[in-house]
Amino acid sequence: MSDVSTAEKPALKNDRFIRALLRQPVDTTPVWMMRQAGRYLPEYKATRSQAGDFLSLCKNTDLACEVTLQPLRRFALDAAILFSDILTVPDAMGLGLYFEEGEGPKFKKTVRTEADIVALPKINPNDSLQYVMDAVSTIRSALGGSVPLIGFSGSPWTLATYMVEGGSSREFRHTKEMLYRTPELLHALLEKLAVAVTDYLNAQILAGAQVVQIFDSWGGALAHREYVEFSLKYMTKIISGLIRVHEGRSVPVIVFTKGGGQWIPQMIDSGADALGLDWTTSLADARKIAASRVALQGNLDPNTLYGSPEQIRKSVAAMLADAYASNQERTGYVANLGHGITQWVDPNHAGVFVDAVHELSAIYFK
Ligand SMILES: Cc1c2[nH]c(c1CCC(=O)O)Cc1[nH]c(c(CCC(=O)O)c1C)Cc1[nH]c(c(CCC(=O)O)c1C)Cc1[nH]c(c(C)c1CCC(=O)O)C2
Repeated sequence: MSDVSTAEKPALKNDRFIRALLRQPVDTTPVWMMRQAGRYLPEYKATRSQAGDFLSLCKNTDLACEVTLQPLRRFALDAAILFSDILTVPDAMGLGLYFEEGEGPKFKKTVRTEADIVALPKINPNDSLQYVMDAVSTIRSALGGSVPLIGFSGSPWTLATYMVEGGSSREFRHTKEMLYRTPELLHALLEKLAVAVTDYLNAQILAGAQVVQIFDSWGGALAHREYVEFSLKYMTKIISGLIRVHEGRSVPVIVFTKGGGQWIPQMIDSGADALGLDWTTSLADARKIAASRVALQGNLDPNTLYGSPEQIRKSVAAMLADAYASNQERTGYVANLGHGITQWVDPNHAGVFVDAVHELSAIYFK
């Protein structure tokens, strides 16, 4: 295990992100961006070509650490996120992940039959995914306590869609076929994934991740009953098995179901500390529903960053007004985009977004 004793780890200098997730008092609104390390940064593209390709970059400890830190050098972000991918887990299960230029992720093998599911090995994260743990501990040391490090995983449902389809999908034809024709098979797959994700996230926490986020990127593709049965249930199970205190500090858990804004009451029952929301949900309405039971994270449309700096600032001001409209406690909120930043965003506009959050939220912290 790559657990390093607390004594070797410097105290956190900026903990407002963790404090907001735990609904403790903060001095200003914390902010980070999903996919903050990525192709919109020229320095990312340079490091990726040095590594060869995206997967080699994920597997190269020093270069994965380098790209994690790149956005933090440019912007006043309140958190770092491990540079990796959600599909490392099915890759470790032997499905053979590869990326075809411009086509997104693909697997050499798909998982569609009972035999396919039975054949999936139980993973040991400190074996086949040790490169991720090495990245976590290296990044954690490199951060030197400047900001917290977020670890992450895909949700069982989201991972299952990639494994069953063999890559990205719009229709989820094969996964939904399995769901409606042979639900017991899909449950068997989700069950295996829930165990793998629990072990994977716990290994990241032991290696130094201070917050974890579960990306349920395709939860919103499910019908409302099926969302609870095939996605939320397994995330709830994972959360109940996570290490919640490490190095003497709470390790908050964020659940991000893209397209899940209508399920806030159900998501609260998952035991997550915070819910990530996409831009289709009003933060003001979400706060009324969530009251003070859970923190919220989000939710600017990432495409807002195509607008002018003035337009970005206006959108941030409106988002903050929504976030704090019925929130007199002035905590329990983390600013973010509603999904990952795209490769076509001008990096300066990402900077405008980050600065606008800190600057324009000042009126709420007088
Ligand atoms: C669905 C999903 C994946 N990966 C991820 C999700 C869930 C989040 C979401 O909903 O967007 C999660 C992810 N992927 C990546 C991160 C890094 C951390 C961060 O900065 O947020 C995180 C948190 C890096 C990446 N993951 C990927 C890239 C781009 C690859 C490159 O550099 O060419 C990055 C920076 C590749 C990837 N990996 C995946 C896709 C669909 C793609 C995109 C393919 C494309 O756009 O061409 C699977």
